[in-house]
Amino acid sequence: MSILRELYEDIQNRKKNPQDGSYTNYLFTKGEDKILKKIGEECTEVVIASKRDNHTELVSELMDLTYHCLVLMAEKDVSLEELEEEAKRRRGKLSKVGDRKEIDTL
Ligand SMILES: N=c1c2ncn([C@@H]3O[C@H](COP(=O)(O)OP(=O)(O)OP(=O)(O)O)[C@@H](O)[C@H]3O)c2ncn1[C@@H]1O[C@H](COP(=O)(O)O)[C@@H](O)[C@H]1O
Repeated sequence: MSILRELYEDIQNRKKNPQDGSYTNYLFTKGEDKILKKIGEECTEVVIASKRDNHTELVSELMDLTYHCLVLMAEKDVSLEELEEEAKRRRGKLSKVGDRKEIDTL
C-alpha cells in the first residue's frame, strides 16, 4: 500500500531531520526499549478491540500497532523491501508445497 510507504518515508525523514514536537522523534530519542514497550501496549490494545468486536476500534488499534512497528523498522534499519522479499519468499514456498506444516521451516 503506497500510504504505508509514505508513512514509512515520513518516519525515516524524522530520523534524519528531527522536528520539534514530533511524537516519532520522541520515540527515537527514548530509544529501542521505549519503542518495544509501545509495540507491546499496542498489541494488547489490538487484542482488547478484537475481543470487544468493535470493528472501528480494531482498525484504529491495528494502525497504531502498524505505525509503531514501522518506527521500530526505521530504528533497526529494516526496509520495506526486506518485508516484501520475505513475504514473496513465503508465498512462493507455501503455494508450491500446499502444506501448512511447511510453515515451520520458513
Ligand atoms: N501515524 C502516526 C501515528 N499513529 C499514532 N501516533 C501517535 O502515537 C501516540 C500513541 O498514543 P498513546 O496514547 O499510546 O501514547 P502517549 O500517551 O501519547 O505517549 P507515551 O508516553 O505512552 O509514549 C499518539 O501520540 C499518536 O499521536 C502517530 N504519530 C505519528 N504518525 C505519523 O508519523 C509521521 C510523523 O509524524 P510526527 O511524529 O508527528 O512527526 C506522520 O506521517 C504522522 O501522521
